[in-house]
Amino acid sequence: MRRYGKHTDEDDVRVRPNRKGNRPRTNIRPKHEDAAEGFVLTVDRGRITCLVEDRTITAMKARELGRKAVVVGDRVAVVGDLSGDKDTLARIVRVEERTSVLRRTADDDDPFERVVVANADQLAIVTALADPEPRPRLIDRCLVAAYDAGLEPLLVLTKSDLAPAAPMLETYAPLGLRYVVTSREELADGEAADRVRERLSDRITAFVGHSGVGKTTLVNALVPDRQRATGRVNAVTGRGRHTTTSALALPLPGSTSQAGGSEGSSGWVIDTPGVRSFGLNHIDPSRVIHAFPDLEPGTVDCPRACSHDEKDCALDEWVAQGHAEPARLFSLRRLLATRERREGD
Ligand SMILES: Nc1nc2c(ncn2[C@@H]2O[C@H](COP(=O)(O)OP(=O)(O)OP(=O)(O)O)[C@@H](O)[C@H]2O)c(=O)[nH]1
Ligand SMILES: [Zn+2]
Repeated sequence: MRRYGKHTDEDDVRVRPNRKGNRPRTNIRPKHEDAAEGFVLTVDRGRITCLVEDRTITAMKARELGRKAVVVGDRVAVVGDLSGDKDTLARIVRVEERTSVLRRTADDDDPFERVVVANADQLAIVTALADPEPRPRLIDRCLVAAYDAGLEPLLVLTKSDLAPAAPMLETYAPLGLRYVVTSREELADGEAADRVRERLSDRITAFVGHSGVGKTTLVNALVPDRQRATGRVNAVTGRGRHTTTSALALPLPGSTSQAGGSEGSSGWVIDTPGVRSFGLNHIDPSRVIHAFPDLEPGTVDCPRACSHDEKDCALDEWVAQGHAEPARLFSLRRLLATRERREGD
């Protein structure tokens, strides 16, 4: 079988355009019952860094896993040398069933969508209110990907010192999205991190956002010892800094202001430098409408198999009657079109 060499850090599972459900199946049967449990922090050219108890270890895929990829967020069974000592290498013998998968889109030289983050339960969509300008099309793509994967979206609007958040919040209000707004000042005094952190506790949150929106600034504020966390990873991978395009899982420091100053991680931030865009090809168009609860009831009067972008679509009337904002219908239609890639995605 052909391998798709460049992307060995990602999932080799082939995704068929939606049959039923979208979870890649695993054929791997439980064995190695005595293996330790690991949590994958990052993957770098086949070297998998995982957390086993409180140790960061390096592992490789066992042969028996075949083409099954191991990705950030995976829960795995690990055997071999689990000391985490320098130059030791453990083996991953099993990937536990994933509760969710985020895929990146296929691209020209790689026709398959691949899993980039497993087991996240929240998708933080980081968008600047200005500089760079918000990109609603991108936000909508992220929303669809989140809903489809079963992740709860969290809209993080940064740079409110440069532009007001109200217009964006108004636009997305019909979706009932959870959101946080941050500014430069609030970043400096810790308010921004506190507010975002509240939404992250006890969850695995994948952070996405295009270049310049302030994602790195925010993640650094959330995980002040990121240096230490990545330092530990680097000590294991032997690289100077985190250079891979793989996502990176960072432990969220436990809240010290609440719950009696509990220590330790109370959630994970998954930074995703490499996720350029989400794969939406596998999404059934009829499921896209679920991301628009303000519009969905209006589709009952649509013709059969309505594309929601045709003359007889009932949604125009629905909007004309004032049940939803025209911007949302526009957005939905744009969304349905986002399954076909366009320049700038
Ligand atoms: N005015 C203002 N600037 C901000 C804010 N947050 C971040 N920035 C600035 O925005 C620029 C981009 O921030 P980054 O954190 O590097 O953005 P990023 O999304 O990680 O972008 P890449 O590193 O390119 O992926 C930096 O100059 C930050 O100082 C904010 O709340 N307000
Ligand atoms: Zn319709």
